[in-house]
Amino acid sequence: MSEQPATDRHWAAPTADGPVRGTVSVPGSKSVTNRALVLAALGADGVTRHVRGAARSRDTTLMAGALAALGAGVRTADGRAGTVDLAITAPRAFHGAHVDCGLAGTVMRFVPPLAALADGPVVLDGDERARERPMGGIVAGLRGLGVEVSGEALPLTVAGGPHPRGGEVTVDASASSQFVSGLLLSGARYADGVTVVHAGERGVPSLPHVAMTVAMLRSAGVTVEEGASRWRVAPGPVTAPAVCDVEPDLSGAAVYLAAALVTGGEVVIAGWPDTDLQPGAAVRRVLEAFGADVALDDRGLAVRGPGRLDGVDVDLGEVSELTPTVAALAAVAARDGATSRLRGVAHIRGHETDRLAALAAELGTVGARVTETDDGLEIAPGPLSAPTRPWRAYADHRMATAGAIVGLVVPGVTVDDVAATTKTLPDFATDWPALVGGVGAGV
Ligand SMILES: O=C(O)C1=C[C@@H](OP(=O)(O)O)[C@@H](O)[C@H](O)C1
Ligand SMILES: C=C(OP(=O)(O)O)C(=O)O
Repeated sequence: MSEQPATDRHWAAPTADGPVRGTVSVPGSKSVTNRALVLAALGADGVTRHVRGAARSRDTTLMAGALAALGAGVRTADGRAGTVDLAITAPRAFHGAHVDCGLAGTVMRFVPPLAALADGPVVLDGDERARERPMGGIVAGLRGLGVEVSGEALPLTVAGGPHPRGGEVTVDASASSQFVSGLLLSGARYADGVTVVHAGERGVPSLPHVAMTVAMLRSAGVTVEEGASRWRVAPGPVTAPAVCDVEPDLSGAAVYLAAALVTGGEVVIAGWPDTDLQPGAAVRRVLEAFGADVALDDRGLAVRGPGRLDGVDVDLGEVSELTPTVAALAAVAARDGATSRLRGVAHIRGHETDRLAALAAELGTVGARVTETDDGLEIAPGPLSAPTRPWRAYADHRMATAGAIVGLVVPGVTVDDVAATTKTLPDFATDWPALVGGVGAGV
């Protein structure tokens, strides 16, 4: 198992002493970065592609490390505003290797299908919790495509050898859209290409993340056909653009925007893209549902919080990674007397932690009345109060940032592991106090 970030880093979340106002630049999206890195590594022998503006985060570092272990050339240089520029040179052949997935869903689901192209066995493992995260769709999918895999979850061994034949495979992707994305990303390099059909009791969650995969494959010259619960990638070369400028991480940005909502301030996210490549773009309508005023202007996305938050009744199935942030906002709305219902996210019990259980437990420590449902959370009106114990992050970046949001309006919140935020937002522990001011920040 891999070394995990230290967990003994209690951090006093700053309380806001007034409306939070400021402009924030967030680093590049891990979802875009890790797709761009994989597509670059799948290119023609010796050709280098540049991925610019990536976060110096744990998930992107793990992906770069995985590709380097498999034989790709990886060079890292300082990029703009604390980001990194990565130059990836596609190898002639991938080699057997040991791959550390950490806790990154994108690494554990995107790398095995690429590892099947290697000329030797590839062993994949990760953090303790990573061994519990669902892998069934990737394992069954690869076996159906003619790849030998030992293990049903991490640690896994993908046997290298002759190039996999590919073809059509039916998988249950109701636990994660990353099963579909992972199989599609490397599919053009399989002899017959890859067709993925989803069949399961529930639909594929986080579907806009599959749309991101399809869009990025197409921009790498790969032919992709889409039907109802069916995707086909034709065999052929992968020619990613010479330079990929990674958009700011919009799900990470949502955390900073939440500061405007809970304090009645205004936060601007610089460089907000005018594409809908990232599912996190949908945060705009969620924030509006809470009563925020949202506008895209020449400064970026500007969000003004109302005096009191409305309750929301939202299906977050397409943007499930926003759930911890939305739950924190809902708890603040509940303090102001509003009820909220978050639906459509049963599968997030398999995210970095069981997020439904974790949110109910941690919001409960500040007095919020949260009930877990089959597919989400209900948050009933009630006051918030000083916590009875430190806020647990469960090694989950979004649980740590949810604690920070609540801490703006509830004095005395201490996050037990702020280092968890480095999964996607490497500078959160300093950027957040710099934005929100207030009192009490510090490790
Ligand atoms: O492909 C991706 O980059 C992601 C897909 C989603 O996973 P799930 O479908 O497991 O929710 C999302 O929640 C995760 O944060 C990133
Ligand atoms: C679910 C998430 O990550 P992962 O890519 O590890 O699944 C997330 O970032 O919220």
